[in-house]
Amino acid sequence: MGALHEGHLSLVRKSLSENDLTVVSIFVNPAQFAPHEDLSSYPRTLPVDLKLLEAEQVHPATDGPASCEIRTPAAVFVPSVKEMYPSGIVQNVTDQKGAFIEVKGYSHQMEGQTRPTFFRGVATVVTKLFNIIQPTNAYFGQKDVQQAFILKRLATDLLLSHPTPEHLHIVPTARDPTDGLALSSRNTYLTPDGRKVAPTLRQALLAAEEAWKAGSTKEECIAKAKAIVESNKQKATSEELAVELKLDYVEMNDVKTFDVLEPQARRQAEEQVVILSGALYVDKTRLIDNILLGDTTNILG
Ligand SMILES: Nc1ncnc2c1ncn2[C@@H]1O[C@H](COP(=O)(O)OP(=O)(O)OP(=O)(O)O)[C@@H](O)[C@H]1O
Ligand SMILES: CC(C)(CO)[C@@H](O)C(=O)[O-]
Ligand code: BAL
Repeated sequence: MGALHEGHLSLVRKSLSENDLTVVSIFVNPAQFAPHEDLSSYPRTLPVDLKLLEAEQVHPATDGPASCEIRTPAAVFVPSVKEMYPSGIVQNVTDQKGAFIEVKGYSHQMEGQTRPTFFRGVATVVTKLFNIIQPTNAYFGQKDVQQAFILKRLATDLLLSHPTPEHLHIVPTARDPTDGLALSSRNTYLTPDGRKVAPTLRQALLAAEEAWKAGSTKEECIAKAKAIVESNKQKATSEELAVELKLDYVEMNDVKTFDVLEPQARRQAEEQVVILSGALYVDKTRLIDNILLGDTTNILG
């Protein structure tokens, strides 16, 4: 959606290193924003984005003469709303007419609780992007982990060939090296005080991960995470930071079904993969993050 940062650029670099031609799409998709969400204020920085993409150069690791080749993005696809929605688009789902894509059973948990129509908008626009570009490979960030798994399921169920589900790749979350905050275009909404406490969600998830690895129940892991949020809230008050922290959710879900783990569930084996994820409001900015617990070797693709 643009307002590019190192997270986006890590996807671009991975694509450049693995493909002859890389197309980057930049489109702020109205259909995935609820009427009360931040469509109008979402950062749009196209001239800077284009400069950042122009500067991306990857030398693919090959043995032959092609090793001299330098790859840069071949094209940036910046469609208008009219091009992507030729029959028009209204944000209120009940007023929409026409073709939309839903990935049923996977769009109401985690992010879907607070954003019930979000994944319908994402699945619809990504299907259109896949139809237009017909990519062999596609790259999405783990920061939006539910989205990435839903898109894999979409590719499976709609028998997509470009990309096939195996060619839809999930790239690790790029973070601020100083405090681990997941990079996000929405970080630009944060005030200086808000930025100081924004890593709260990361810290909370790390505490839950540690407890899970130590054999705690899900209930205990979630309690650990919530305690970090509470303590940071109090710290913010005592340090007189003018910032309000509000946890939207923190949850642990099965990676295959997205079912919420039972309160007494415990780590069974390294092969058991669990999505530990959450969302935190820092003032009005809603930040998300996640950790995949267990062995993800066969999961990310
Ligand atoms: N920190 C990150 N690390 C890796 N990939 C990322 C990161 N942030 C975003 N992406 C990925 O980049 C792609 C484009 O995402 P998008 O334009 O919505 O950016 P964003 O920074 O996540 O924005 P927002 O703050 O609105 O969620 C998605 O596949 C997303 O998962
Ligand atoms: C997948 C996506 C491009 C659909 O607009 C968006 O949700 C994003 O950038 O994560
Ligand atoms: N990367 C997710 C896009 C959104 O929050 O709308």
